[in-house]
Amino acid sequence: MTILDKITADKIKEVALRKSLIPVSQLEQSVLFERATISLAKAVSSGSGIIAEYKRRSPSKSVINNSLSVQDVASGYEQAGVSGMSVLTDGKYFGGSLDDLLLARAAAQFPLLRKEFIVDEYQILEAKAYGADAILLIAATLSRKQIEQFSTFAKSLNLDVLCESHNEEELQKSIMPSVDMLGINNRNLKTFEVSLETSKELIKQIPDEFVKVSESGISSVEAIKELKPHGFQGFLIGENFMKTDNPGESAATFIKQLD
Ligand SMILES: O=P(O)(O)OC[C@@H](O)[C@@H](O)c1c[nH]c2ccccc12
Repeated sequence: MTILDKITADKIKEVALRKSLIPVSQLEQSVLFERATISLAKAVSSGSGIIAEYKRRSPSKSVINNSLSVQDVASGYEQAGVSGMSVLTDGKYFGGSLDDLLLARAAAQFPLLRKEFIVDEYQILEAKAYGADAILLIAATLSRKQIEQFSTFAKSLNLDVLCESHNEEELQKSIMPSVDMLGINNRNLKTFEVSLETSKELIKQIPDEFVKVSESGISSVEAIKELKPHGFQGFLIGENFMKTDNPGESAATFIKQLD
């Protein structure tokens, strides 16, 4: 059993309990449910392209940063000029929560991505109710049919969809009109190995109309300069900012060096 299988199995149990605790009708009554969302895909293609992540820990690195409030990080990232922020909401493996999403929403206006292992439409309703503008779908854990169902449902709630793949097969099953952004994860979620070559190879198979995002293991401005000519508009960066004492300031310095 890979770590991804384990996370998914845990997630299915977790979502069943969540559903029993908070009914859909209650999620739909959140004031945030009526909020006009902001397109992450548009922000990425018209701005710096940096999607900065709030990540306390991960299965590959254990603790990254446990001492920073999500509100401070969100406003720091916003001031730095990132295009959006990714908020990990998984508790068991990443130390996040839906409250982190809500607190980021309270602190900033820019687009927020709910970074989660989505296995059920219910989590997409949660994303909307807690202030997200976009959701992540991970092709490694979903069938083409599920990607279609979840992305169509997200679009009906005016949420953008980033669909992530790590190999050719995953990418091929993610290409459909209800997906806005195709992400290439440089980290193999099965082995944790990271290589930017994954992005450079797989982007060749992405049709023009999609916003293309390179994810994980981006630790320098040079990496962005290397990836851009291949056609990437978006860059998802977590650890490189989160391992510092001031992720907002780190993002600001990073973005200044881009042009
Ligand atoms: O911290 P990094 O190497 O910059 O990576 C960020 C992000 O890409 C990574 O956290 C991520 C990409 N896809 C995911 C899916 C689930 C959890 C986490 C992820």
